[in-house]
Amino acid sequence: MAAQAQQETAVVPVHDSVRDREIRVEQEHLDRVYRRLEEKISEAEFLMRDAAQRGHVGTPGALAERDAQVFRAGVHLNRLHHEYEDFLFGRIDLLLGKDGKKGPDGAYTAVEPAEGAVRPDNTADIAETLHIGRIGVLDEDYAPLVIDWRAPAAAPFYRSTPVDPGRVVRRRVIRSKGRRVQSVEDDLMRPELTAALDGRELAVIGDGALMAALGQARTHTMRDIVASIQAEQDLVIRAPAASVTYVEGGPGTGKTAVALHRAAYLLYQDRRRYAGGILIVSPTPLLVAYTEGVLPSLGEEGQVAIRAIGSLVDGAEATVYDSPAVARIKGSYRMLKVLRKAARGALELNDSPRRLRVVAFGRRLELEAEELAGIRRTALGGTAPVNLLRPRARKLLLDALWERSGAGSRHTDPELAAELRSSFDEDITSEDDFTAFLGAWWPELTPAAVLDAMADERRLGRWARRILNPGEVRKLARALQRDGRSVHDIAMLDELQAILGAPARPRKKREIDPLDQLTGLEELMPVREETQRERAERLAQERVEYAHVIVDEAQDLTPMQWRMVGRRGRHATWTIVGDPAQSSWSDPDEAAQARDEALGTRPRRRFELTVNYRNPAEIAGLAAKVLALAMPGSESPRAVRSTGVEPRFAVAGETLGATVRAEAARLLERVDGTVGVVVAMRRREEARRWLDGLGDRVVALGSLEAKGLEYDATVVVSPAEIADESPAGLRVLYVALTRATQQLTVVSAERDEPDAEGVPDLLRD
Ligand SMILES: Nc1ncnc2c1ncn2[C@@H]1O[C@H](COP(=O)(O)OP(=O)(O)OP(=O)(O)O)[C@@H](O)[C@H]1O
Repeated sequence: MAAQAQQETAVVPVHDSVRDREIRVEQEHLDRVYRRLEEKISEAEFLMRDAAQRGHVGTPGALAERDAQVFRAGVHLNRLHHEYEDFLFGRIDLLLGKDGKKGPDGAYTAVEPAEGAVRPDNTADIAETLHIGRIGVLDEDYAPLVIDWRAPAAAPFYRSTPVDPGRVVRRRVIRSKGRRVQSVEDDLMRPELTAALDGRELAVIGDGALMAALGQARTHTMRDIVASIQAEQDLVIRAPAASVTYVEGGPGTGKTAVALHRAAYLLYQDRRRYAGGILIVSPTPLLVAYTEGVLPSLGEEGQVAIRAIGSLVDGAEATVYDSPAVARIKGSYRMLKVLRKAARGALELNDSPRRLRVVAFGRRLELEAEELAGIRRTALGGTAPVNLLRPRARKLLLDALWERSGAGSRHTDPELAAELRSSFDEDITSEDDFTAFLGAWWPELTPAAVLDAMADERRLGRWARRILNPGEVRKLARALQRDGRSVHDIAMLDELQAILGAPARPRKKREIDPLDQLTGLEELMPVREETQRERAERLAQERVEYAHVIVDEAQDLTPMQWRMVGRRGRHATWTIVGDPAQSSWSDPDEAAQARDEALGTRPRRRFELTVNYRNPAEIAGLAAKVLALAMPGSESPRAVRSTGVEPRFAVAGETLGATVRAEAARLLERVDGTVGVVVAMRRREEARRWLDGLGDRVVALGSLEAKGLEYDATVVVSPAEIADESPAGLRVLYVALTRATQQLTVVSAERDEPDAEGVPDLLRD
């Protein structure tokens, strides 16, 4: 409701001279800001030089102070350089506030206008004007020249609506290129008022920044929405971090955008706390690449790792896809039981020794297969990680050998008996045969080795008895025989890592690195030299757990994936964004249970996003038909704009490829940005060939790869084929139909049963 109201703000036509004047006013302010920034940069550089000189002083106190200075100045410099381009984007003009208190950013904190701020004849004076930007800048007297978008004082820029305007009279979005202001767009929050600033009536220019942003052509990377965040989105971004923030919303409601802005906001709010790292889990590497630039544009990168769900385990990367049937087996809870059995069973693969022979106190001692199996069973009792049980198994073996030797009965004196036992143990354990036996009988298992062992159908059949049926065992074993890992294998590897545990190693004494002393410099270097991707990778390698975990497209996580992600946030706070109607997982209830287990009993705070910013009404209307089939009764988000261009329906002639190619080429002529061609997963490779030579504005995608992405125009190829591909096919089709910002073409094949107009059966009323 609030968002809707925001669209309907009053706009008054203005003369060009007024527009020019307003642009000039903003230009003057921007010039002031840049002058101040240059001063700050010189200050930071001076501090760096000064600190470097102080290094020569040599006392420990001076060194520590130098390091602190270098660090602060370096971070500051880094941010200034980073934000230098296009960072001032907004302004609000405010009535006098209810109280006269200033916040830490130098702006007045009151949200509501003071009594009498509006005179009985509906005239008022603007008491305060705030400029909003990507970082805060104070002038020499500590008055705010620019307020950081995440500061409390900036919240009214996003929250104010004509229904609930608070102190805001006019909200302005400023667009600049380099140091030049290009345009301004205003929304009037109190159209009933005649407000004056410095004695002159407020001018209102443009037809709203949101529409301008939405109409822009799309590229292969996502842009930030910092200048046009809407009120319902702002509530999510600034929601307190405690426990679990749960956000649902249909396609295009800004869930991904909100998740990224929330990460930047949380870091601003409590940098110390989130120094523990924020993990953003994304469904595909394509979406990671698409969103990667957003956080740096918001001034944040170092503390945030954006990882695809198939890249969460170091040293493994998902490169192949599973069929829906195999994915269903690998992702379900049942897999947990199979893995537990496999991890224990893998101890006795073919080459496991069946007899132990040693010599102790000059006597030959033997343990036979059956005794060894009994010892293994005892050692494995309970749920402790398998690799950590080796010392216990070793101890049980020695006990059995001791028993066999009969030496225990030779002494009644406990002290002597203990001494004898200890030299017995030493005698055996120093034997190479014993060490070799232990290595082969209780090998150190790796997750990859266990997973590979599961590719043997007979063996897997044993481990999965009464958990999977023989057909499932066959399918799973075959899938595991392929080269390459799938996204579901990654969750299995992670689970196996937890089941096996890291093998016990003697602790290595940490050597003191003289460079460790230079904390300031050490932390500074990575900030300057690493790319976002390298930094995220380093973060992921260094960290096992994070302070905050954000899960995007959460509806798609399987139970096994929830377990994997859960292990990375055992002590974290969470933000979870998703849309059940877009879920490609066939058993949502099981996944919901796994999600609840991962999140534990932490309290949830729920939000809903209701406005579709991506699709024009014409496309959203068509997609709603599939939603009604996929999830009867659920509501589509409301589209904010309409283009007047209805979706187009084409029917494939002799060859599907030729029709698709022709339709893609047609769309390339009609839009400036990107065109996405979405096909059933099994046609991905083929579709790439269809589009050969059409240039890099057009891409072919399997239906599951289209998650979260968007294009100016899309071609959706054979809805029936996409829908029939998996039990969740209709929901996957819904995703495919909601990717376009401007135009959509649906190509039908025979199985789509198109009518005379080419409309496929699934998309008819
Ligand atoms: N307040 C806003 N101002 C400008 N653009 C916006 C705003 N909110 C969302 N958008 C744009 O709308 C599009 C959809 O946003 P986003 O991808 O975050 O939606 P989503 O809810 O994650 O969609 P899906 O569920 O389909 O993946 C993006 O291009 C985003 O930049």
